[in-house]
Amino acid sequence: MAARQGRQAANSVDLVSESDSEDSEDMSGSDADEPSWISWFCGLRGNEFFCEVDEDYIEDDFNLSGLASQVPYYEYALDMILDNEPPADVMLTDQQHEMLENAAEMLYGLIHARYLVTQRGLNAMLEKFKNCDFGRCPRVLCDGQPCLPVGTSDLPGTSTVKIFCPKCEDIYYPRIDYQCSIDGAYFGTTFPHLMLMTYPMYRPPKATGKYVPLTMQTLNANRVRATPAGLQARSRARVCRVQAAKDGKTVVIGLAADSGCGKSTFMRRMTSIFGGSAKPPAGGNPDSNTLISDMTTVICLDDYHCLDRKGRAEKGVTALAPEAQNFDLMYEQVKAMKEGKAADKPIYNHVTGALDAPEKIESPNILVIEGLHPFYDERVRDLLDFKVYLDISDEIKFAWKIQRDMAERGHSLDSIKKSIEARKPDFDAYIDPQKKHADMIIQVLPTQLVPDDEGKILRVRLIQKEGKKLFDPVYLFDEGSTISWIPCGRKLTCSFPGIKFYYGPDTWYGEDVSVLEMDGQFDKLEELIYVESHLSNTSAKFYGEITQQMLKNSSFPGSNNGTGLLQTIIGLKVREVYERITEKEVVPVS
Ligand SMILES: Nc1ncnc2c1ncn2[C@@H]1O[C@H](COP(=O)(O)OP(=O)(O)OP(=O)(O)O)[C@@H](O)[C@H]1O
Ligand SMILES: O=C(CO)[C@H](O)[C@H](O)COP(=O)(O)O
Repeated sequence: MAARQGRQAANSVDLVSESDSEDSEDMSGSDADEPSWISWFCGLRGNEFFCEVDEDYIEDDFNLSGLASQVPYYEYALDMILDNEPPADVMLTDQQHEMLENAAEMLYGLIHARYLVTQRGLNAMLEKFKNCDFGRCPRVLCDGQPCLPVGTSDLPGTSTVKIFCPKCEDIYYPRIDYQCSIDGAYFGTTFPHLMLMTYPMYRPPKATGKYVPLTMQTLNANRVRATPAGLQARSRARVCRVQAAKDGKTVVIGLAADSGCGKSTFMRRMTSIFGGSAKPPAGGNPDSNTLISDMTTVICLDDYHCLDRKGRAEKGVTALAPEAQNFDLMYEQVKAMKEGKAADKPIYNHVTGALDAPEKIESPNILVIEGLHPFYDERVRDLLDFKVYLDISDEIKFAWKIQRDMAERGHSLDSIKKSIEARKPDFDAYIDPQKKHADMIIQVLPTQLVPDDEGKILRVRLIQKEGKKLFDPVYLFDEGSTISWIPCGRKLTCSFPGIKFYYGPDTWYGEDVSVLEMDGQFDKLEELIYVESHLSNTSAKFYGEITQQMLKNSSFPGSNNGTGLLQTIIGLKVREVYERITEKEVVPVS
């Protein structure tokens, strides 16, 4: 306000002294250093929501049609906004000047509302949005989503400006008092919606989380009775939300896939969502297959081979055959860890092909069992809270195996082919059928965009079971619809043969599923934010979390195609499953 009075005083002096040529000259000297009226006005405290309207827009009469009848002293107000000298014979009192100033503010506001919905106006407001100049959503579950100003009426003098949150799609009073008295008509009722339609990449996924009062939550779940003991338990539950250490339920995740199908890569993406690095048990067997991080312990089910390499050769069975696994021990130990107990788990040594002395595994917050048979034995399957299957087509499996086993393990092409062929009957009999039990399946197929014998371009599908309590399936644009989407090449750069998304309902072994598919690959990882902005129910905790995770793990295989994207989404689903079961909140890591 001080600045405004300062300028008002300067203008008054200017007008009153217009007959005094000396003073006039002095003032014109100081005018040169003064900001324009528009800059001055937009720089006032409380006027942070306004952008600077281009003078040439205001100078075009067409843009101002109809405003003359709405604003008093219209011509003078317009001159004031454009810093035009008033006619020489005009003398205004302070009171008149004040009225003129108010008229100029009103006129500017009404022009501003029109300017905002032009391309230049939208660009100017986008910059302010990116700067969070309009404040953030006060709703906790919106995670500080930047807001946009909106009016609830286009008629001046009806209501003050509000802020619109694109995530929860609700409106709020601005946080700063000065901003609460600005007329909402100066921003209009359609501006934020037009802006988000024009720049869809800034449209965050809709808020899906709903705050549930803890008492109702526990009563509804019928877990805690309304007794003094129950109340104590509830207050303990509240404390749990901020504790990281293991003190409650262990959530068990199963990941099934054939060897060389990207389990390790998937694990690294998933554990990175929970933070910390995953390492083998400290001071233990250097050939351990276990990986432990702050929140997760990943055990490899190869450790439950009851026949070692020699034993399998003697019996003439592959490592995929059920008789080569100790399912009783697998069940007992997974059950024990789920119940919070430690287990002395055997180690299958891939270097020697023999079973080594067991290692002690403490019960973690999240236990992941990965390998060939996590859903094969019904008892083990029933212990799993979330089941993921990596379904890699033969062509792609072959391409990946050749790449790894030839380059990293020194195998010949012929031996790789023989090994794949030898495993195929048992894979088809025992491993592949498990995929019907999975909650989410990542299918990796050759592209349909162009012929590609080398399996370089992937068509990756995320098949998600519908109607599960512990997670909500991710969707593109509109849940339940069938959508084929080729993203705008300016917003998602990709070389030939481009990129195509699909989303729609389907069935999987008789159960309802929805499928999200990405065929092709993109060139610039950071542009994935554009795709992210079109996905909903991703379980991300803030807008951009998927892109951030992908950038963080950009060196992992599949970072430029659907495998990386969809694996990252499953990682977020694992976090959601964990939070829903334990009622603890996992703080996102960057
Ligand atoms: N998304 C991907 N895109 C391209 N190549 C991949 C992808 N995922 C994995 N690969 C290739 O497959 C190889 C095996 O991946 P990874 O080690 O993650 O599989 P795995 O299932 O853990 O294997 P194993 O069980 O044999 O240890 C990698 O070295 C890489 O060459
Ligand atoms: O399928 C496998 C792992 O998923 C392995 O082939 C199995 O564990 C046997 O290991 P190795 O070949 O080192 O004896």
